[in-house]
Amino acid sequence: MSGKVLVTGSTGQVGTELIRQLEENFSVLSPTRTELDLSDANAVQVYLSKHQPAVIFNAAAYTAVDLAETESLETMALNAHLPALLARHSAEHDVYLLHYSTDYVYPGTGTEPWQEDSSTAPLNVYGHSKLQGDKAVLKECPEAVIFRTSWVYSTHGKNFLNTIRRLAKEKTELRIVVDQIGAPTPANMIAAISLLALQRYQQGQAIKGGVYHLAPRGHCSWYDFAKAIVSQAIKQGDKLALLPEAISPIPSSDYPTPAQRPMNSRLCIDKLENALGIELPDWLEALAGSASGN
Ligand SMILES: NC(=O)C1=CN([C@@H]2O[C@H](COP(=O)(O)OP(=O)(O)OC[C@H]3O[C@@H](n4cnc5c(N)ncnc54)[C@H](OP(=O)(O)O)[C@@H]3O)[C@@H](O)[C@H]2O)C=CC1
Ligand SMILES: Cc1cn([C@H]2C[C@H](O)[C@@H](COP(=O)(O)OP(=O)(O)O[C@H]3O[C@@H](C)C(=O)[C@@H](O)[C@H]3O)O2)c(=O)[nH]c1=O
Ligand SMILES: [Mg+2]
Repeated sequence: MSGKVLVTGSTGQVGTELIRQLEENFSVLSPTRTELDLSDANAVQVYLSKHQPAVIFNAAAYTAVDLAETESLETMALNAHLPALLARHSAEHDVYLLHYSTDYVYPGTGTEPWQEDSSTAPLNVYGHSKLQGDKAVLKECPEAVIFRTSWVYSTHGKNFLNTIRRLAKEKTELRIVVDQIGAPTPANMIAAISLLALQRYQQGQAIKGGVYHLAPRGHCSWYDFAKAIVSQAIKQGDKLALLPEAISPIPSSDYPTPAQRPMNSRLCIDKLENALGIELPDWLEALAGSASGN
């Protein structure tokens, strides 16, 4: 492809993996925060006019869920206004736009997996801002693809996997919520699926614009995920202060946080698997694979 690919959020979990996987075959634009403040709409417009990307992967976001409760202006700028601006530009300039969203747009009721057309009802500011972003993207640019994912982790960056690995070296006991369920998704899997979608687009076989859930098969609680992370660290020979048996399951009510989290974050992934003709791995298989550096 002759055109350039813009990756926003280039230092983030998904951005880092996108760049790693794109670099070999594409000319990638990956501005950092000091090069381009994405909360500055004017600066973003100028950047787009100057560099004219043919593809945009919008992996930038305000992802500090608890801080978002009090930093709503910055949260809205990144999660709602930026996607709207990128989508408007993409529609006007025939740019292929891939955007990322979250399980936190759903209300978390029940235990059944959410469908892409299930009713949304975010419980916190982060979720509200992301939903507003999704709606703006689809309104401004119906051909855009939104991957709605959950519980993203990577060996790089701030995430639950790295937090638990660190705590397991420092603490002899951990208390982890057991009543919030979902599927932990490796950032490298999100990047690989994004590249596949781009490839299909280039082949004239683009998947239809709209929302697609993107997560591994199956589900677990944060407590199950923490146990799996610790077991894996032990297998890899890490020296830990914590034994897997010293992780206790607790209800969310025993772990108060500024932002409320949804209890049920299960995402049905059939739409994406059918559209791309793929089968995604189970969450535990994905964890094993991502640790070996795939
Ligand atoms: N993390 C998760 O668990 C989940 C994430 N998602 C979604 O997936 C996408 C990717 O998330 P993830 O990779 O985890 O995000 P990260 O928090 O790892 O990365 C966010 C990126 O956005 C950049 N950024 C934030 N504000 C600005 C700004 N004002 N100017 C320039 N850059 C800025 C950050 O830069 P800097 O490094 O300088 O701060 C960083 O590169 C997002 O849309 C997110 O909502 C969906 C479900 C779960
Ligand atoms: C560190 C820790 C966390 N927890 C709980 C808090 C929370 O309910 C859960 C996960 O903690 P986190 O801080 O990683 O949660 P959080 O930052 O809310 O994770 C979310 O981030 C955003 C960006 C998303 O889009 C979501 O998909 C989701 O990944 O574990 C414990 O119960 N005990 C602990 O010791
Ligand atoms: Mg977090």
